[in-house]
Amino acid sequence: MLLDKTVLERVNTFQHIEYPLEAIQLFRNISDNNLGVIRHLIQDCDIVRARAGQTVLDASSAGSRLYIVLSGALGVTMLNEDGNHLENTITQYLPGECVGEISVLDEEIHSATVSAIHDSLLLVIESSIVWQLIEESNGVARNLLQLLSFRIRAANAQIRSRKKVGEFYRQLSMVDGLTGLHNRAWLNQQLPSLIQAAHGGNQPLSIVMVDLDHFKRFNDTYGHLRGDDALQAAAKVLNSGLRPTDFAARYGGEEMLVILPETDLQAASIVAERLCQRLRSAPVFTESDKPLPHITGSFGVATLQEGEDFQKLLDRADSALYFAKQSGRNQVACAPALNNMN
Ligand SMILES: Nc1nc2c(ncn2[C@@H]2O[C@H](COP(=O)(O)OP(=O)(O)OP(=O)(O)O)[C@@H](O)[C@H]2O)c(=O)[nH]1
Repeated sequence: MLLDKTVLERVNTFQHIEYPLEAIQLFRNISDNNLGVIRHLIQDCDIVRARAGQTVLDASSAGSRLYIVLSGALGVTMLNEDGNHLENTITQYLPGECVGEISVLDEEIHSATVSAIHDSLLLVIESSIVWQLIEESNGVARNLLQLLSFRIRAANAQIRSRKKVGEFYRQLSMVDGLTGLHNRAWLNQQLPSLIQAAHGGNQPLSIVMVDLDHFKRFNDTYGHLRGDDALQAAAKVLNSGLRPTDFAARYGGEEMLVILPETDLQAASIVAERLCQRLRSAPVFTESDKPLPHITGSFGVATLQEGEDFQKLLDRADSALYFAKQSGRNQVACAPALNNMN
């Protein structure tokens, strides 16, 4: 016979089973007198059996019962922020613990799906009885408050860790997988802000556009994988030759961009010359550590002009790079300041 995932089998009422009330979290540290009142209130409450995999509480359904695990274990599946998809969490409810209390108290829908991890016996307390328990026993009210505080802390911790994971993935999406440099998405987001900050603070800012020379030939001769090695070697040269306040990003296929805040044209051209020299002498290692021929790059430097935007600055660096290529590659060219241009 197929198991009905929603209907839990009723096996008894609480008065017919031997279960110590003190083993139930909600009824801990309560005087004997009061325990008698509690036992009386819940004596007719159902005991149901949830088979492994069976749903006990359905996310998005209204809740009017509290479930106390007497044996077995329940597991919770939280709703994602979009309210549609489910993701597994590791939260488990073990004997003595209860689920469903928040929806009983606020009469809102459940925010999670709870299912049986193993075959479980559960005590079902209808919401009207829960309220009577609260009225009759300060101890139950206190235990419930403690439980809610615990739930709030656990939920906050989960939100914090999700935020951290979210930030991790956000950062990851801003990094180029091959070179480890910032990627184009990062550049599109950050360069305009850096430019705005430079204009606002009346500070110089320079960029250096770098393009590897005859890279197609390198790929064609040694293969695309060796080309990737060469790109990684070039990225390492850029990264290791900069100040902590500078940035290097992969702009396109074999094109990279260096951003030098608080750096004028003269200082930027010195940085570019240094990078150009280091690149031409950097070894390109393959996995077998057999060195490949050195690669070279052409460098175009441009310094931010008054009122200039992100695109115009990039265009001028690109023109300087083109000039470096036309002049024989493996060298640096600087874009003249705008008032020096025709
Ligand atoms: N191995 C590898 N090659 C890439 C990657 N991205 C782009 N390339 C290659 O880079 C080469 C760029 O070639 P071109 O634009 O013709 O320029 P070039 O051969 O470097 O010549 P110049 O720039 O004029 O010196 C192409 O062959 C691309 O396939 C990459 O991620 N890995």
